[in-house]
Amino acid sequence: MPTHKLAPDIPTDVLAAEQAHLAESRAALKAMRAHAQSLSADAAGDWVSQQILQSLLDQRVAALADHPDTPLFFGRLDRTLGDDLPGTIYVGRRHVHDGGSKPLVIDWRAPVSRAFYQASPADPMGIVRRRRFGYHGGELTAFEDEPLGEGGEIGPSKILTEEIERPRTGPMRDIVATIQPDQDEIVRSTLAQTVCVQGAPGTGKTAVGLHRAAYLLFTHRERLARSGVMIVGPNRAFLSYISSVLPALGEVKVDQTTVAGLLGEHSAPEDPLVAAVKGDARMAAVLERALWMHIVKPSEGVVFTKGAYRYRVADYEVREIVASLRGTTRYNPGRAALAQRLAHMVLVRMEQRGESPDDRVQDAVARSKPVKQLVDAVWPKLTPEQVLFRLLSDPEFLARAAKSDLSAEEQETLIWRKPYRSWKSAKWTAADAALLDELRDLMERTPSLGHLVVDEAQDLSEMQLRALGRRCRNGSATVLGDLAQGTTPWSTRSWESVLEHLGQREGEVTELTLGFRVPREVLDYAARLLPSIAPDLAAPRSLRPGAGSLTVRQGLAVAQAAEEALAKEGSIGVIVPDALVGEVSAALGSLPHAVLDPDSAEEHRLLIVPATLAKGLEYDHVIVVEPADIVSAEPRGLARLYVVLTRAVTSLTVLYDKALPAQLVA
Ligand SMILES: Nc1ncnc2c1ncn2[C@@H]1O[C@H](COP(=O)(O)OP(=O)(O)OP(=O)(O)O)[C@@H](O)[C@H]1O
Repeated sequence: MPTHKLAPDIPTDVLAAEQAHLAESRAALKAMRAHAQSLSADAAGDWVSQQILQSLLDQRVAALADHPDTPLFFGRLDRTLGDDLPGTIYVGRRHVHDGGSKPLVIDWRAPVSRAFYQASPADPMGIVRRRRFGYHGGELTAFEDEPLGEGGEIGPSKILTEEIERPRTGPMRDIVATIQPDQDEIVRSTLAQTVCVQGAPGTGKTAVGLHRAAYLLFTHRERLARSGVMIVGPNRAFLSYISSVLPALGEVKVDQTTVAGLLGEHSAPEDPLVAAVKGDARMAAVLERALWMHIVKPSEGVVFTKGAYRYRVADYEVREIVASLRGTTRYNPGRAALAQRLAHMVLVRMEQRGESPDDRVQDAVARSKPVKQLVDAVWPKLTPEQVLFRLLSDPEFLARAAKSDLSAEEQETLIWRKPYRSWKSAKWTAADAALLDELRDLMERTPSLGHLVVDEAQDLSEMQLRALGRRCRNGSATVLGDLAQGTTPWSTRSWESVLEHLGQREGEVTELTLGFRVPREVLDYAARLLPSIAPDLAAPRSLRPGAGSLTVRQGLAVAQAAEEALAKEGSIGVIVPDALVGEVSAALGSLPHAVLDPDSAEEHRLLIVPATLAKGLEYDHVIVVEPADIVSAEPRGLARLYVVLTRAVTSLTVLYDKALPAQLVA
């Protein structure tokens, strides 16, 4: 571990005063925690309330934990505003106050902390001086001042640059100390606002999405505790990589999942051409028709017998009820309503005969055999799987449901080549999962969350977007992605279209343009692919100069490249065509390594990463093996290569045997 030196120009008495404030804040946090621990849930009346209160208290205690390796505050603002707050405030990961409620540290998400991220000499926001702190472990070791009240320019921050340049190890970490002004704008946009962020690799989209979730939870705690916030990422490896960011920010109650986790883990293989038709939003109308086509025109009435009396609802009356319900309700509530309406008619007949039946009688009639039989015949009980099974196995049914929405050729594409025996034995694909979800929603309303963060959204099909849109239809979304990194058969070419299918047309599209991950030389190299994969996007810019960060070598000397990387600091990802994982693992021989496994907690400095799992991840040193095979493995192989080439924080080594793609040989 390199020793951390104090910059020579730091006045030690000022530093000592700041260290004392840190010590005082730590002691105050400890006291807050001890107080929370001393509270008892016994006061709550009943057992259930006690359990709820205890769980809240436990959460509070956990949130007040001091992490000795993370600074309690990372910034200080000297203010001229004459409000209730002290003239000097410290900005950190959570509020800390002394016994008398004087704030010692203010949460980075509080409105007053905004100036830490946004104030500039041009707009000082009432701040005369911004101080950034440097840390080593949990110890405060340096600071840097930016005078804001004097106009003029302020130079680049050394502490900020060092933080950004720090080698990566382990999972993703939070960026609260160094959020940039354009990122902060996105993080702090209002809950009602759906935001869609286009950004080149490493511009901080994922980081911004996670911080926005934390910000919204802080600002709308009660509301979002009820409705919920969810993060949707591309795969489990990615989720495991980002999993500690929100807990580090004190937010432990956010679900983090994949589209498959949300819609169903169906993964039968499928021809991309079929998947592309299934992913098209036109399928929504086809599914809707397919479902409602199951309703049969009533040809008989119903007779309910009670004692010596028979009560009759005529066939034309049943037809009227069905017609009035169709189109005004979802399928399952419609079924229930039909039974109730029939029962109500029977009730009216009973009353006409001088009886006085109550609601319980209506319920009993609705559940009676003749009514149930009629409902089952006219408005049959269905599962989404039954409907989709019929649609994909019966060409005539599909043609009627598709009308002119799908061409004859598209319909032929959809029909299973080898039909399954029944809906129970059918093997569903990832594309089917979105269709089943659409049907489920046509049957029963999907509950909406308060906010949804969707990462790598460029990869989602229109039908998947509709499925996610349902889950934030009464809320809002943060949509993150890069049009150049689209690798699925249905990857989008426009964010407006994504927002439309998500049902968030009012969403605002914005762009992040400055890269924090990939060194300039590497980014320029990868950007040679851009004219072929996303010609409308401007070439990305990088904050990191990284001269000498790129090596392109003929021959697949993976072990040698890995040994070179092991001699340096930081994590190493050997990104390989999926088919070469075994071969490369053998080539690494006795070098300790592992193949990326999202379910394993084991940490390895040297990881083999299948190319299709690399999305969203990053490593200090990346070794890419045989780009030609990465490209030829899939229809959007060039975009996959772009993703793979942009995972490096410090160095990229490209090893090839087969000719490199022409675009790279500039
Ligand atoms: N303001 C910042 N300060 C420090 N580090 C940052 C900042 N913004 C982003 N980073 C770091 O840059 C790296 C890339 O960020 P992130 O993964 O969020 O980018 P991305 O745009 O989602 O990339 P990709 O498109 O490749 O998935 C991460 O290590 C992140 O912590």
